Amino acid sequence: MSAAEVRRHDDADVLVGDVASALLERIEAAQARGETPDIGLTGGSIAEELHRELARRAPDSSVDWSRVAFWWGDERFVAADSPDRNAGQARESLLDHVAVDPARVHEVPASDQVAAAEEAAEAYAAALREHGSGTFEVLMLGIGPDGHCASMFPGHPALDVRDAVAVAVHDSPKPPPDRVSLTFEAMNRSRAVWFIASGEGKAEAVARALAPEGTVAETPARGVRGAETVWWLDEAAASAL
Ligand SMILES: O=C1O[C@H](COP(=O)(O)O)[C@@H](O)[C@H](O)[C@H]1O
Repeated sequence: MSAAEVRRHDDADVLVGDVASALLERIEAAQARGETPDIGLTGGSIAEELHRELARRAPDSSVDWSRVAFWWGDERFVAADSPDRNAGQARESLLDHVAVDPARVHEVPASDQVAAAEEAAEAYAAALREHGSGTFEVLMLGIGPDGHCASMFPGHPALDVRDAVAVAVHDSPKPPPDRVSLTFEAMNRSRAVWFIASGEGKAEAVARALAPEGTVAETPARGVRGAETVWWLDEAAASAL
């Protein structure tokens, strides 16, 4: 595992463009090796911009979208048609615009499909065990102003869950309160973890995540490391480094 790398960009547009290029290249390279890469998507504001950029560039790329497996680092436990679903956002902005194989789009079950977030977490973990390659080629994550990533919130019991792939999260400080998150163990099984952050509101959390001292309990993003870890930042998000 190497030290985290920081890539700074002038603004959000340049940031999104660079992440989109890098992701497309990474998927193309994996497919050229004969793999069907597991890609972990994130929710949040900058992710939506990224998804739109990927959809815009898709026709000019040589990615075979039917040979990409899509997963999520976390999901809000709400109804399938809720605008709060990370999967719904990704479908609208990307997945509905490229020729994915529906069998390779692995959504976390919604609150009108299973009885409880625990059941959704178990089903999602089972799907990852059965259909995943064991390693995310790229797992993309946002970071909240409080330092949360996926649905791992500061001081929350989910941070301590071991020997599990996914965990139910209740009483999330950010609405909606019920969620499902990959555990640190599952997230850390990644060739590349890419944190993507834009805006001054993220600056302090980014600085805490990258500081030499600090705890995962205070800043959960500190707990995620891939074989390669990259922080993709715009200048505003990098301003407290
Ligand atoms: O609730 C969530 O928040 C984080 C960060 O979102 P942002 O809008 O502050 O960038 C996101 O990464 C996560 O997937 C989502 O469920």
